[in-house]
Amino acid sequence: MRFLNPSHTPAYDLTYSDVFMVPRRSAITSRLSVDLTSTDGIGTTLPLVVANMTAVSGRRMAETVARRGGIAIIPQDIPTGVVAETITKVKASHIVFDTAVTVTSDTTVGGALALLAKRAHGLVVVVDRDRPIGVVSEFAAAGVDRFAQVHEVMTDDMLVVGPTASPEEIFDALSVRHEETALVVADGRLLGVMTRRGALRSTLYRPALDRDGQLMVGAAVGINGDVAGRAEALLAAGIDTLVVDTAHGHQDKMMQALKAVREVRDRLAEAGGSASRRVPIVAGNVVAAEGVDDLVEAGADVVKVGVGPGAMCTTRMMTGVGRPQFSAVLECAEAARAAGRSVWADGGVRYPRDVALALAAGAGSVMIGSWFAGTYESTGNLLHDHQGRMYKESYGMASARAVKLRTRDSSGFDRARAGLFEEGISSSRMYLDPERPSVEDLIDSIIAGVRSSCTYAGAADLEEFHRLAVVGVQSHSGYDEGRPLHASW
Ligand SMILES: NC(=O)C1=CN([C@@H]2O[C@H](COP(=O)(O)OP(=O)(O)OC[C@H]3O[C@@H](n4cnc5c(N)ncnc54)[C@H](OP(=O)(O)O)[C@@H]3O)[C@@H](O)[C@H]2O)C=CC1
Ligand SMILES: Nc1nc2c(ncn2[C@@H]2O[C@H](COP(=O)(O)O)[C@@H](O)[C@H]2O)c(=O)[nH]1
Repeated sequence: MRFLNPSHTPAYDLTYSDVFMVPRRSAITSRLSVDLTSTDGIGTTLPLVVANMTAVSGRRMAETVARRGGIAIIPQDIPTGVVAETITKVKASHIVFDTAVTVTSDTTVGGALALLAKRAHGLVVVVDRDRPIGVVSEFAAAGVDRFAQVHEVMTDDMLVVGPTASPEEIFDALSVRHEETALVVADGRLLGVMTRRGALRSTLYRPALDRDGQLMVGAAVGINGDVAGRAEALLAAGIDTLVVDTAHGHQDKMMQALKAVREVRDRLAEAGGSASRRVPIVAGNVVAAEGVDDLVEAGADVVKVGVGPGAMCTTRMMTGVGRPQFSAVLECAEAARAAGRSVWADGGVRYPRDVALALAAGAGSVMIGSWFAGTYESTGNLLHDHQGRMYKESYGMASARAVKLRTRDSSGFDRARAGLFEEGISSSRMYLDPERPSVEDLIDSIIAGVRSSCTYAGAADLEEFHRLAVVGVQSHSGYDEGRPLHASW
């Protein structure tokens, strides 16, 4: 990446909003021909990571995002046994078809409707053991008593396809029926569901797969407690990436934790067996080259970059500490590259352009939390405000609420005292965009933007994108000029 006017580049650090990219002559003829495989060595086919935040990243998020090529990180606050169960379920998920929401025929209509919002495909499948016997949609249940049972409202007139049906066949068959979702059935057993849009997506994305051909998923450890023990359990459970995560990653305790984790990873890899893969270790957060150098020295394969840009973050206001994210990513990516490693740009992403700019600055992948909190697939329950708008509750991992959960085994006094050191928001509403309520809708829009950015830069892949990108610095009004107007002025 180079700056458009190096002699005019300001002495101060830059946020994503401070910069823009200039189009260059390009030989790329289609946005579809751009390869978005991440350059971080993790093995994902898209450069997107779901942040290890409890209100964001769980099983549904993990399998949905991996099916499209990214990876989700299960947070450090989730008990190890629960993480292991989550990993087993993600690995058991179909790599192409979405997991169906299922109920039995005696479930109440209210119970079925409550489950509808868990996934984006708009159907609950009624099963007798594994055999689908009908479907219920919100439309079919409209006006029906919530205490009625689903067999009273379900229909068995649904499109059923076999597992070998092509996405195009499924799309066409659904279009003819004016329906959105097909059931995929093999030997009478429900394998999953595919929507019209899912059929399109399965031709645009490649799933992120481990060496056994199963969906990838990562998990995090903090730097306190039995770090090596948790790392060993997570590796044994089959995670594909291990994230060692703390607010201030450039500290001695992090170096000790990282060394301990690396020893466990290497010991298991050498011992063979199910945990024999040398799983990449990600560590952070830092914002300067010295931090990258020390984390790489202590064993990090990827360094996580970002102090204070996150939407749930109060660190900069509480402490004055942090660094504008574009400059942090640029400097850290250069240092990591010099050491043969990579960085994840963590936090502060609000638009597809921010993802593109992080990749242009040299990030291997971009980590997103709060933006994905407002989707069907995030962990929280779907709520409605007094105007009927859908939202999910989210909170920061350094908020008093998160600290209270994380220190659940400590004394009441210690918990209360730890809660005084909050650096995050304890409760926020992340509204679902009615036009894009699913994480897959958001990924579509991010990836459309990033593909297009690459072609404007003349880049066929992300390595080239970083090499070719030309970045300028803009004023507030420069940024403002680029914002669309949804109503006349
Ligand atoms: N990217 C960002 O800007 C930030 C991210 N976070 C996220 O919040 C989550 C919780 O992080 P964290 O607060 O580290 O977890 P913990 O509350 O578990 O703290 C971990 C340990 O680090 C110590 N600690 C906390 N902050 C600092 C600091 N600034 N300097 C030195 N030691 C410190 C704590 O000790 P003691 O409490 O005794 O000081 C504790 O022993 C993580 O997911 C993290 O990524 C948090 C803040 C900033
Ligand atoms: N200072 C804090 N940072 C936090 C907290 N919770 C999470 N985070 C960081 O934000 C990113 C995600 O950023 P987003 O803009 O996409 O939401 C996450 O990965 C953490 O590094 C917090 O409580 N305080």
